[in-house]
Amino acid sequence: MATLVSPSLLAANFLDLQRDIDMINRSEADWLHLDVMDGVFVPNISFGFPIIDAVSKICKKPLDIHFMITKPERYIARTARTGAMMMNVHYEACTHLNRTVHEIHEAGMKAGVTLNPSTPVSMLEDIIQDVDMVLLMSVNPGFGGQAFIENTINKVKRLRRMIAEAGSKAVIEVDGGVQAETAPRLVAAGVDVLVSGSYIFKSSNPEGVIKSLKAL
Ligand SMILES: O=C(CO)[C@@H](O)[C@H](O)COP(=O)(O)O
Ligand SMILES: [Fe+2]
Repeated sequence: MATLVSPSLLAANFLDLQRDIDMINRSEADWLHLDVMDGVFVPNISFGFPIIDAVSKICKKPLDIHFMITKPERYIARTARTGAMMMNVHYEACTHLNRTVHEIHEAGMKAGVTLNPSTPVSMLEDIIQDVDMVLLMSVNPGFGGQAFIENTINKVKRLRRMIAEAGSKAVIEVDGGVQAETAPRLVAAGVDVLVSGSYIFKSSNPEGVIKSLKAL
């Protein structure tokens, strides 16, 4: 499978989202990654449904929403109404993950399960058959522009083995500190989808950066 790229809107210019989404639409990006933070699950607050609804009206790429909130199951129906393709919930934020994954599917979306850097991939052994994607955080969630946590490479390799052994169709996405030096190593380790915020949006040639990530 060719590498997919999901630019993270958190690093965009919030005073000119139209311009940045036009760029995403023109680019080779596969998805658009949206980070929702509640100030409880993570020590930061980002944006919520008013922004997602507005973005969904102009963005031609499927929306990949990353919920960094407690009890994300409260917002499954609301998320489906945005037209999102993928709803990612944190393993650490869900008490009944199996039920939540099935409710996401019943609402017509793909289900992604996200792991914090310190959560072992083995915690997903009994849900891996049911999920469409595992999102490995390669930074502690809450902020863009942080340094990549090196242990993620080992986690990707372990997860790749687990997915193969289970015969699961889950794809692997990595999020945090993805840039020129870390992206090729992640792809070599078995990552399918690269999320990248600062590296893309702070560049003078964001479309070119997306193209270079796609080429990996
Ligand atoms: O979920 C998060 C942060 O919590 C990410 O999606 C960031 O937005 C990635 O930003 P960079 O590390 O690529 O700057
Ligand atoms: Fe994210």
